[in-house]
Amino acid sequence: MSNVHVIGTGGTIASRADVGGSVVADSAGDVLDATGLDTNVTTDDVLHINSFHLTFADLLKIRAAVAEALDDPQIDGIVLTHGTDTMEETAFFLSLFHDSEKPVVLTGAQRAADLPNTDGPENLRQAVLAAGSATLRGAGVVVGFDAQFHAARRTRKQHTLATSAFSGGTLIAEFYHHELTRLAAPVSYPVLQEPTERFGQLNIPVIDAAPGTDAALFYAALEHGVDGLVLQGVGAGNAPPAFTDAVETAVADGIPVVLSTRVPAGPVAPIYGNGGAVTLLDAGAMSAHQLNTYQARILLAVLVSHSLPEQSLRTMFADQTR
Ligand SMILES: NC(=O)C[C@H](N)C(=O)O
Repeated sequence: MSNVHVIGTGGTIASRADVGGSVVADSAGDVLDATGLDTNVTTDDVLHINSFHLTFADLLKIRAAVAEALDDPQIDGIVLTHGTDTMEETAFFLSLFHDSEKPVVLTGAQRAADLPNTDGPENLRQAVLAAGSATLRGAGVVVGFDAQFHAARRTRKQHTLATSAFSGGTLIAEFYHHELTRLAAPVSYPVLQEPTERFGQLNIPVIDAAPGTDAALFYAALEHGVDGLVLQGVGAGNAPPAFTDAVETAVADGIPVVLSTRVPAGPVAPIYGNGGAVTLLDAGAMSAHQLNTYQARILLAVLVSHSLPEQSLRTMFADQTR
């Protein structure tokens, strides 16, 4: 029988709603008890927070706990219980360093543990069964929710409240009735070196380009002192013309800039000049390509943590976004 290790971080799956606004209250062990599972499962709590409180330093703690479990020969698969709001960042972050046949399944809930229709126990039950099953070997880091297991890369929360909350990444496996069926392999990318401690202190804001925005906030961020910037454009990665000079200024100052799009599907593509992606990429921005804004930001932060020469950072960023 396989052994699964559940690492708790908090989130709605561990929250109680009866206290005036849902707050984290339960341990991973409490959440596991509610599944009624009778298998070889160990638990540990690394954090006890909603995922909208997560810091980069917390991501380092989560990675350390996952890496320790991956190294443990007694453990066959890992489940991470996590808030859904930023699950896509943590899942992608973990996937960048994942170099193991053991799967890591992130799961959570949209409805608190004390609500009669909570979805947490069933999500966790399925995540544990999947993490311990041969079907998910070699699947990498996946987000397991509502019977579906999506590759971390490009998965995003797509509904604020629905119990089927995630879409976007490759659908790797799915429970049909009670059987887990493998549907695909994750696309593989170069495994990155672990982030340095510097990662925990990085400040990398997202600046939005939209009708009526100018580049004032972008310049204010540079003035404030940042380690990188993500410019979220419209369409295929376009922005009002003032952003072109702003990108040039940042890059000349050694601040890396990533250009992403607010559109949920499709890549950043150099089609338009005069402030469009052609101009912004020429000005020195790096294309997020098909990575969403927030996963592109995590990738940028990991690379910045290594204090790489500019050209190496650009090459490694491009290698991860093809
Ligand atoms: N459904 C959830 O888990 C959302 C919660 N606000 C969190 O991210 O911690």
